[in-house]
Amino acid sequence: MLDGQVAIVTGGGSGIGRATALELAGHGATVVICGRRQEPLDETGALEPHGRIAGITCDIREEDQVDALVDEVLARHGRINILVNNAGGQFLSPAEDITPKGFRTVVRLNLEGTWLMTHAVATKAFIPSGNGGRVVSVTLTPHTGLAGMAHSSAARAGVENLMKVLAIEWARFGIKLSAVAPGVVATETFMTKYPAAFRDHYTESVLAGELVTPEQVAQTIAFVVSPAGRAISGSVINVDHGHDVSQVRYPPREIATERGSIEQEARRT
Ligand SMILES: CCCCC/C=C/C(=O)SCCNC(=O)CCNC(=O)[C@H](O)C(C)(C)COP(=O)(O)OP(=O)(O)OC[C@H]1O[C@@H](n2cnc3c(N)ncnc32)[C@H](O)[C@@H]1OP(=O)(O)O
Ligand SMILES: NC(=O)C1=CN([C@@H]2O[C@H](COP(=O)(O)OP(=O)(O)OC[C@H]3O[C@@H](n4cnc5c(N)ncnc54)[C@H](OP(=O)(O)O)[C@@H]3O)[C@@H](O)[C@H]2O)C=CC1
Repeated sequence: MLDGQVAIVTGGGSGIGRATALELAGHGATVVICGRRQEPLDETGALEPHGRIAGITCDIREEDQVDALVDEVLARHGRINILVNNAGGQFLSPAEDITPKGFRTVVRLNLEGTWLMTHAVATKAFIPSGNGGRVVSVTLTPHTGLAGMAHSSAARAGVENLMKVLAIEWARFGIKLSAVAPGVVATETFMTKYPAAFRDHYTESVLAGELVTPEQVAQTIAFVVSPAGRAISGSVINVDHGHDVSQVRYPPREIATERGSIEQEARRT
Protein backbone atom coordinates (compact mmCIF):
# COMPACT_ATOMS: atom_id res chain seq x y z
CA MET A 1 0.00 0.00 0.00
CA LEU A 2 2.87 2.41 0.75
CA ASP A 3 5.66 0.95 -1.39
CA GLY A 4 8.14 3.66 -2.38
CA GLN A 5 6.80 6.18 0.13
CA VAL A 6 9.09 7.90 2.63
CA ALA A 7 7.58 8.79 6.00
CA ILE A 8 8.71 10.67 9.11
CA VAL A 9 7.08 9.69 12.41
CA THR A 10 7.95 11.90 15.39
CA GLY A 11 8.10 10.19 18.77
CA GLY A 12 8.58 6.84 17.01
CA GLY A 13 10.59 5.34 19.87
CA SER A 14 7.55 4.35 21.93
CA GLY A 15 3.80 3.91 22.18
CA ILE A 16 1.62 5.18 19.36
CA GLY A 17 4.63 6.45 17.38
CA ARG A 18 6.33 3.05 17.48
CA ALA A 19 3.12 1.25 16.44
CA THR A 20 2.66 3.76 13.61
CA ALA A 21 6.22 3.36 12.33
CA LEU A 22 5.82 -0.43 12.31
CA GLU A 23 2.42 -0.20 10.61
CA LEU A 24 3.67 2.12 7.84
CA ALA A 25 6.81 0.01 7.32
CA GLY A 26 4.60 -3.11 7.20
CA HIS A 27 2.82 -1.53 4.23
CA GLY A 28 6.14 -0.96 2.45
CA ALA A 29 7.09 2.58 3.50
CA THR A 30 10.61 3.65 4.41
CA VAL A 31 10.21 5.27 7.82
CA VAL A 32 12.46 7.71 9.66
CA ILE A 33 11.53 8.09 13.31
CA CYS A 34 12.74 10.79 15.67
CA GLY A 35 12.81 11.50 19.38
CA ARG A 36 15.23 13.05 21.85
CA ARG A 37 16.83 9.72 22.84
CA GLN A 38 18.57 7.33 20.42
CA GLU A 39 18.01 4.11 22.40
CA PRO A 40 14.22 3.83 22.05
CA LEU A 41 14.53 4.70 18.37
CA ASP A 42 16.97 1.83 17.88
CA GLU A 43 14.61 -0.49 19.76
CA THR A 44 11.80 0.35 17.33
CA GLY A 45 14.14 -0.16 14.37
CA ALA A 46 15.10 -3.59 15.66
CA LEU A 47 11.44 -4.67 15.66
CA GLU A 48 11.15 -4.20 11.89
CA PRO A 49 12.54 -7.20 9.97
CA HIS A 50 13.34 -5.50 6.62
CA GLY A 51 15.47 -2.59 7.80
CA ARG A 52 12.80 -0.08 6.78
CA ILE A 53 12.92 1.97 10.00
CA ALA A 54 15.82 4.21 11.00
CA GLY A 55 16.03 6.61 13.94
CA ILE A 56 17.51 10.11 14.02
CA THR A 57 17.56 12.11 17.25
CA CYS A 58 15.72 15.41 17.06
CA ASP A 59 13.96 17.64 19.56
CA ILE A 60 10.97 18.93 17.61
CA ARG A 61 10.93 22.14 19.69
CA GLU A 62 14.30 23.22 18.29
CA GLU A 63 14.17 24.84 14.86
CA ASP A 64 17.77 24.00 13.93
CA GLN A 65 17.30 20.32 14.89
CA VAL A 66 14.08 20.11 12.88
CA ASP A 67 15.79 21.63 9.83
CA ALA A 68 18.73 19.23 10.22
CA LEU A 69 16.36 16.22 10.47
CA VAL A 70 14.43 17.11 7.33
CA ASP A 71 17.66 17.85 5.42
CA GLU A 72 19.10 14.49 6.50
CA VAL A 73 16.00 12.55 5.41
CA LEU A 74 16.10 14.30 2.02
CA ALA A 75 19.82 13.59 1.67
CA ARG A 76 19.25 9.90 2.45
CA HIS A 77 16.03 9.25 0.53
CA GLY A 78 15.55 12.16 -1.90
CA ARG A 79 11.92 12.74 -0.93
CA ILE A 80 9.36 12.81 1.88
CA ASN A 81 5.76 11.79 1.25
CA ILE A 82 4.27 11.45 4.73
CA LEU A 83 4.66 13.24 8.06
CA VAL A 84 3.10 11.91 11.26
CA ASN A 85 3.29 14.46 14.10
CA ASN A 86 2.94 12.15 17.08
CA ALA A 87 5.55 13.39 19.59
CA GLY A 88 3.82 15.17 22.42
CA GLY A 89 2.71 14.96 25.98
CA GLN A 90 1.84 16.88 29.10
CA PHE A 91 1.69 16.58 32.86
CA LEU A 92 -1.56 16.15 34.75
CA SER A 93 -2.30 19.17 36.96
CA PRO A 94 -5.16 21.27 38.31
CA ALA A 95 -5.27 24.37 36.09
CA GLU A 96 -4.63 26.74 39.00
CA ASP A 97 -1.31 24.98 39.70
CA ILE A 98 0.06 25.22 36.17
CA THR A 99 2.83 27.83 36.15
CA PRO A 100 3.48 30.08 33.15
CA LYS A 101 6.59 28.02 32.42
CA GLY A 102 4.63 24.75 32.62
CA PHE A 103 1.93 26.03 30.28
CA ARG A 104 4.54 27.32 27.84
CA THR A 105 6.41 23.99 27.97
CA VAL A 106 3.36 21.98 26.94
CA VAL A 107 2.23 24.42 24.25
CA ARG A 108 5.76 24.62 22.87
CA LEU A 109 6.04 20.82 22.58
CA ASN A 110 2.60 20.02 21.23
CA LEU A 111 1.72 23.07 19.13
CA GLU A 112 4.99 24.79 18.21
CA GLY A 113 6.84 21.49 17.67
CA THR A 114 4.08 20.32 15.35
CA TRP A 115 4.18 23.62 13.46
CA LEU A 116 7.98 23.52 13.06
CA MET A 117 7.91 19.96 11.71
CA THR A 118 4.97 20.60 9.39
CA HIS A 119 6.40 23.85 8.01
CA ALA A 120 9.87 22.38 7.45
CA VAL A 121 8.61 19.26 5.68
CA ALA A 122 6.18 21.26 3.54
CA THR A 123 8.67 23.94 2.47
CA LYS A 124 11.70 21.69 2.02
CA ALA A 125 10.02 18.59 0.55
CA PHE A 126 6.30 18.63 -0.29
CA ILE A 127 6.08 21.97 -2.09
CA PRO A 128 9.39 21.86 -4.06
CA SER A 129 8.69 18.27 -5.20
CA GLY A 130 5.43 19.27 -6.87
CA ASN A 131 3.94 16.02 -5.54
CA GLY A 132 2.35 17.32 -2.34
CA GLY A 133 2.22 15.06 0.69
CA ARG A 134 0.23 13.86 3.68
CA VAL A 135 0.35 15.11 7.25
CA VAL A 136 -1.39 13.49 10.20
CA SER A 137 -1.12 15.08 13.65
CA VAL A 138 -2.01 13.10 16.76
CA THR A 139 -4.21 15.08 19.17
CA LEU A 140 -6.67 13.83 21.80
CA THR A 141 -10.31 13.51 22.82
CA PRO A 142 -12.57 14.62 24.46
CA HIS A 143 -12.88 17.81 22.43
CA THR A 144 -15.21 19.19 25.08
CA GLY A 145 -12.13 19.81 27.26
CA LEU A 146 -10.07 17.42 29.34
CA ALA A 147 -9.97 18.38 33.03
CA GLY A 148 -6.45 18.24 34.45
CA MET A 149 -4.95 19.04 31.07
CA ALA A 150 -5.80 22.70 30.39
CA HIS A 151 -2.45 23.31 28.68
CA SER A 152 -2.65 20.23 26.48
CA SER A 153 -6.33 20.66 25.60
CA ALA A 154 -5.55 24.20 24.44
CA ALA A 155 -2.49 23.10 22.48
CA ARG A 156 -4.31 20.21 20.75
CA ALA A 157 -7.21 22.48 19.79
CA GLY A 158 -4.56 24.70 18.21
CA VAL A 159 -3.07 21.75 16.34
CA GLU A 160 -6.45 20.64 14.99
CA ASN A 161 -7.23 24.13 13.74
CA LEU A 162 -3.75 24.43 12.28
CA MET A 163 -4.36 21.25 10.26
CA LYS A 164 -7.63 22.74 9.00
CA VAL A 165 -6.22 26.09 7.91
CA LEU A 166 -3.19 24.49 6.25
CA ALA A 167 -5.55 22.05 4.48
CA ILE A 168 -7.13 25.12 2.91
CA GLU A 169 -3.94 27.06 2.14
CA TRP A 170 -1.89 24.12 0.90
CA ALA A 171 -4.58 22.32 -1.10
CA ARG A 172 -3.07 24.11 -4.09
CA PHE A 173 0.19 22.18 -3.51
CA GLY A 174 -1.57 18.80 -3.16
CA ILE A 175 -0.89 18.63 0.59
CA LYS A 176 -3.54 16.85 2.69
CA LEU A 177 -3.52 17.45 6.44
CA SER A 178 -5.65 15.88 9.16
CA ALA A 179 -5.69 15.13 12.86
CA VAL A 180 -6.23 11.74 14.45
CA ALA A 181 -7.59 12.16 17.98
CA PRO A 182 -7.23 9.11 20.24
CA GLY A 183 -9.15 8.60 23.45
CA VAL A 184 -7.41 6.82 26.32
CA VAL A 185 -4.69 4.62 24.83
CA ALA A 186 -3.03 1.79 26.74
CA THR A 187 0.54 2.86 26.00
CA GLU A 188 3.34 2.18 28.45
CA THR A 189 3.51 5.88 29.36
CA PHE A 190 -0.19 6.06 30.16
CA MET A 191 -0.25 2.76 32.05
CA THR A 192 2.92 3.30 34.10
CA LYS A 193 3.63 7.04 34.41
CA TYR A 194 0.21 8.59 35.01
CA PRO A 195 -1.15 8.62 38.58
CA ALA A 196 -2.62 5.20 39.40
CA ALA A 197 -6.00 6.63 40.49
CA PHE A 198 -6.38 8.55 37.20
CA ARG A 199 -5.38 5.53 35.13
CA ASP A 200 -7.66 3.15 37.05
CA HIS A 201 -10.62 5.53 36.88
CA TYR A 202 -10.41 5.76 33.10
CA THR A 203 -9.65 2.09 32.62
CA GLU A 204 -12.80 1.18 34.55
CA SER A 205 -15.18 3.87 33.37
CA VAL A 206 -14.60 4.44 29.64
CA LEU A 207 -17.74 4.10 27.54
CA ALA A 208 -16.75 0.93 25.69
CA GLY A 209 -15.26 -0.80 28.74
CA GLU A 210 -11.90 -1.04 27.00
CA LEU A 211 -8.99 1.27 26.22
CA VAL A 212 -7.78 2.04 22.73
CA THR A 213 -4.65 0.16 21.62
CA PRO A 214 -1.66 1.90 19.99
CA GLU A 215 -2.16 -0.40 16.99
CA GLN A 216 -5.73 0.85 16.47
CA VAL A 217 -4.45 4.42 16.28
CA ALA A 218 -1.62 3.33 13.97
CA GLN A 219 -3.99 1.51 11.60
CA THR A 220 -6.19 4.58 11.33
CA ILE A 221 -3.18 6.77 10.53
CA ALA A 222 -2.07 4.23 7.88
CA PHE A 223 -5.52 4.37 6.30
CA VAL A 224 -5.50 8.19 6.20
CA VAL A 225 -2.09 8.34 4.45
CA SER A 226 -2.88 5.43 2.10
CA PRO A 227 -4.33 5.79 -1.41
CA ALA A 228 -7.73 5.00 0.13
CA GLY A 229 -7.44 8.13 2.29
CA ARG A 230 -6.68 10.47 -0.59
CA ALA A 231 -9.89 12.45 -0.16
CA ILE A 232 -9.32 13.04 3.56
CA SER A 233 -8.07 16.54 4.42
CA GLY A 234 -8.97 19.12 7.04
CA SER A 235 -10.60 16.37 9.10
CA VAL A 236 -10.38 15.37 12.76
CA ILE A 237 -10.83 11.62 13.10
CA ASN A 238 -11.54 10.26 16.58
CA VAL A 239 -10.17 6.84 17.51
CA ASP A 240 -11.66 6.63 20.95
CA HIS A 241 -14.49 4.10 21.35
CA GLY A 242 -16.86 7.09 21.62
CA HIS A 243 -14.89 8.85 24.38
CA ASP A 244 -15.61 12.19 22.71
CA VAL A 245 -19.36 11.79 23.22
CA SER A 246 -19.21 10.38 26.74
CA GLN A 247 -16.44 9.93 29.29
CA VAL A 248 -18.48 7.55 31.42
CA ARG A 249 -20.11 4.19 30.83
CA TYR A 250 -23.74 4.11 29.82
CA PRO A 251 -26.05 3.77 31.59
CA PRO A 252 -24.61 5.21 34.79
CA ARG A 253 -24.79 2.63 37.61
CA GLU A 254 -27.15 4.78 39.68
CA ILE A 255 -29.93 4.64 37.09
CA ALA A 256 -29.22 1.26 35.46
CA THR A 257 -32.01 -1.32 35.60
CA GLU A 258 -31.40 -5.02 36.23
CA ARG A 259 -31.24 -5.49 32.43
CA GLY A 260 -28.35 -3.02 32.33
CA SER A 261 -30.50 -0.53 30.52
CA ILE A 262 -32.58 2.51 31.52
CA GLU A 263 -36.19 2.40 32.57
CA GLN A 264 -38.65 2.85 29.75
CA GLU A 265 -41.04 5.72 30.30
CA ALA A 266 -44.61 4.58 31.02
CA ARG A 267 -47.04 5.25 28.15
CA ARG A 268 -49.52 8.00 28.78
CA THR A 269 -53.01 7.62 27.42
C1 LIG B 1 -8.81 10.97 29.67
C2 LIG B 1 -7.85 11.05 28.56
C3 LIG B 1 -6.47 10.82 29.03
C4 LIG B 1 -5.51 11.16 27.96
C5 LIG B 1 -4.21 10.83 28.49
C6 LIG B 1 -3.13 11.20 27.61
C7 LIG B 1 -2.00 10.58 27.89
C8 LIG B 1 -0.81 10.88 27.16
O1 LIG B 1 -0.70 11.77 26.37
S1 LIG B 1 0.45 9.83 27.55
C9 LIG B 1 1.70 10.09 26.44
C10 LIG B 1 2.38 11.38 26.42
N1 LIG B 1 3.61 11.39 27.10
C11 LIG B 1 3.81 12.20 28.13
O2 LIG B 1 2.91 12.91 28.56
C12 LIG B 1 5.19 12.19 28.65
C13 LIG B 1 5.28 12.63 30.04
N2 LIG B 1 5.38 14.10 30.22
C14 LIG B 1 6.55 14.80 30.12
O3 LIG B 1 7.59 14.32 29.72
C15 LIG B 1 6.51 16.26 30.53
O4 LIG B 1 5.34 16.44 31.28
C16 LIG B 1 6.52 17.29 29.40
C17 LIG B 1 5.59 16.86 28.29
C18 LIG B 1 6.08 18.62 29.91
C19 LIG B 1 7.90 17.47 28.83
O5 LIG B 1 8.80 17.83 29.77
P1 LIG B 1 10.18 18.64 29.50
O6 LIG B 1 10.16 19.42 28.29
O7 LIG B 1 11.30 17.69 29.71
O8 LIG B 1 10.06 19.69 30.63
P2 LIG B 1 10.51 19.65 32.14
O9 LIG B 1 10.29 18.34 32.77
O10 LIG B 1 11.88 20.24 32.20
O11 LIG B 1 9.48 20.69 32.78
C20 LIG B 1 9.42 22.04 32.33
C21 LIG B 1 8.39 22.77 33.16
O12 LIG B 1 7.11 22.16 32.99
C22 LIG B 1 6.44 22.16 34.29
N3 LIG B 1 6.23 20.78 34.72
C23 LIG B 1 6.76 19.67 34.18
N4 LIG B 1 6.31 18.57 34.82
C24 LIG B 1 5.46 19.00 35.77
C25 LIG B 1 4.65 18.36 36.75
N5 LIG B 1 4.62 17.02 36.85
N6 LIG B 1 3.89 19.11 37.55
C26 LIG B 1 3.89 20.45 37.47
N7 LIG B 1 4.63 21.15 36.55
C27 LIG B 1 5.41 20.42 35.74
C28 LIG B 1 7.33 22.91 35.24
O13 LIG B 1 7.03 24.28 35.16
C29 LIG B 1 8.70 22.67 34.63
O14 LIG B 1 9.66 23.63 34.95
P3 LIG B 1 10.54 23.48 36.30
O15 LIG B 1 9.58 23.53 37.44
O16 LIG B 1 11.51 24.61 36.27
O17 LIG B 1 11.21 22.12 36.19
N1 LIG C 1 -1.61 7.45 25.64
C1 LIG C 1 -2.74 8.11 25.58
O1 LIG C 1 -3.73 7.81 26.29
C2 LIG C 1 -2.90 9.23 24.61
C3 LIG C 1 -1.83 9.81 23.98
N2 LIG C 1 -2.03 10.87 23.11
C4 LIG C 1 -0.92 11.51 22.43
O2 LIG C 1 -0.34 10.60 21.52
C5 LIG C 1 1.05 10.88 21.39
C6 LIG C 1 1.87 9.64 21.74
O3 LIG C 1 1.51 9.22 23.03
P1 LIG C 1 2.12 7.90 23.71
O4 LIG C 1 2.56 6.97 22.68
O5 LIG C 1 1.14 7.48 24.74
O6 LIG C 1 3.33 8.59 24.47
P2 LIG C 1 4.87 8.23 24.68
O7 LIG C 1 5.28 8.98 25.89
O8 LIG C 1 5.10 6.76 24.60
O9 LIG C 1 5.52 8.86 23.38
C7 LIG C 1 5.91 10.17 23.25
C8 LIG C 1 7.11 10.15 22.35
O10 LIG C 1 7.41 11.48 21.96
C9 LIG C 1 8.81 11.65 22.07
N3 LIG C 1 9.06 13.05 22.40
C10 LIG C 1 8.70 13.71 23.53
N4 LIG C 1 9.13 14.96 23.51
C11 LIG C 1 9.78 15.11 22.33
C12 LIG C 1 10.46 16.20 21.72
N5 LIG C 1 10.55 17.39 22.30
N6 LIG C 1 11.02 16.00 20.49
C13 LIG C 1 10.94 14.79 19.88
N7 LIG C 1 10.31 13.74 20.41
C14 LIG C 1 9.74 13.90 21.62
C15 LIG C 1 9.28 10.71 23.16
O11 LIG C 1 10.63 10.28 22.97
P3 LIG C 1 11.86 10.99 23.74
O12 LIG C 1 11.45 11.04 25.18
O13 LIG C 1 13.03 10.11 23.45
O14 LIG C 1 11.98 12.34 23.12
C16 LIG C 1 8.32 9.53 22.98
O15 LIG C 1 8.85 8.55 22.13
C17 LIG C 1 1.34 12.05 22.32
O16 LIG C 1 1.21 13.25 21.61
C18 LIG C 1 0.23 11.90 23.34
O17 LIG C 1 0.01 13.05 24.08
C19 LIG C 1 -3.29 11.32 22.82
C20 LIG C 1 -4.38 10.76 23.42
C21 LIG C 1 -4.25 9.74 24.42
